[in-house]
Amino acid sequence: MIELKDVSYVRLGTRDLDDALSFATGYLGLEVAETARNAAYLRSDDRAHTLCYFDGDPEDHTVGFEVEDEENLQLAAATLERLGHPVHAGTPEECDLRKVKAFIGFRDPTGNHIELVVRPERSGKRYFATRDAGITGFSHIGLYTTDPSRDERFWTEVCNAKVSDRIGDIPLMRVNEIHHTIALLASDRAGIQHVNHQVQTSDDVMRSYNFLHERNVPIVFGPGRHPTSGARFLYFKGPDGMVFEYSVGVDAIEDEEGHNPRQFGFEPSSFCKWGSKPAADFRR
Ligand SMILES: CC(C)C(=O)/C=C\C(C(=O)O)=C(\O)C(=O)O
Ligand SMILES: [Fe+2]
Repeated sequence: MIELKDVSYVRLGTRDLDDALSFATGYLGLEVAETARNAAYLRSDDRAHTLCYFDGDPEDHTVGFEVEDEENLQLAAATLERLGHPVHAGTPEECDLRKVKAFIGFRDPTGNHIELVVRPERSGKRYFATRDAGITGFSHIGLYTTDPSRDERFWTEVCNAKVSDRIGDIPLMRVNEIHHTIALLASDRAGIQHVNHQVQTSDDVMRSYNFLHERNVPIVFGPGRHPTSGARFLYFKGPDGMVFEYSVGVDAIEDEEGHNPRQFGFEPSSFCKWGSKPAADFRR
């Protein structure tokens, strides 16, 4: 069994790196850690980076997860190969770019690019963004799936994720005590559907709502409150149609053994208990 510790970063291709960078700093509220070789590395917390925009196909998305050590990474590689997922071992240059000790890359059953990383670097420098969105850190992703049941089995049976709740067939899965780190959303394609950053207070969510709305950034869901994790949220669109989420107040699952996933109906009130509804282009 592969043991995921946490989500580490996302890598998003873009044809307009300057535009992506100005959105990430001026609207989303991230800090530039470094720019290198047609890529920009951005911080949202004490990690060296949690988002990388690179010059490339806007459909090319990767999500990285941290595993304990190199021994676990080798075991993960063997497990994945045995199950028919070809594994790429990160070269020293690729590891340097990601600021990790080692990593492997593979595709999940839908075809999503996944990386498992060992020892992602932290920074002694405090995360300090030019726009104060109140971000406390990168926290979870929504991932497309072409078969929710099959992919739920992959993430739970191969990667040891646990289902915290389901909305219809959408599993919200945790890899640590946080309510969810991966949400699967049915689609006919692979890719990341949304990237979540936690913010400090509900005031930050509402301040950002006004800030983004006044600047014509498309708000695609919220402000609202998820009945599942209890989080207050706002979803909006960034470069290349990527959806970003701010949320605050995500539950922690403290009783790991005693927690049973709740089944919510696939209906608007399961997504927002304040009555907000997702825009038609919330999912691509
Ligand atoms: C759009 C997603 C699937 C959603 O609304 C589900 C719930 C939550 C939550 O409970 O916090 C999310 O943030 C999420 O899955 O992204
Ligand atoms: Fe989310």
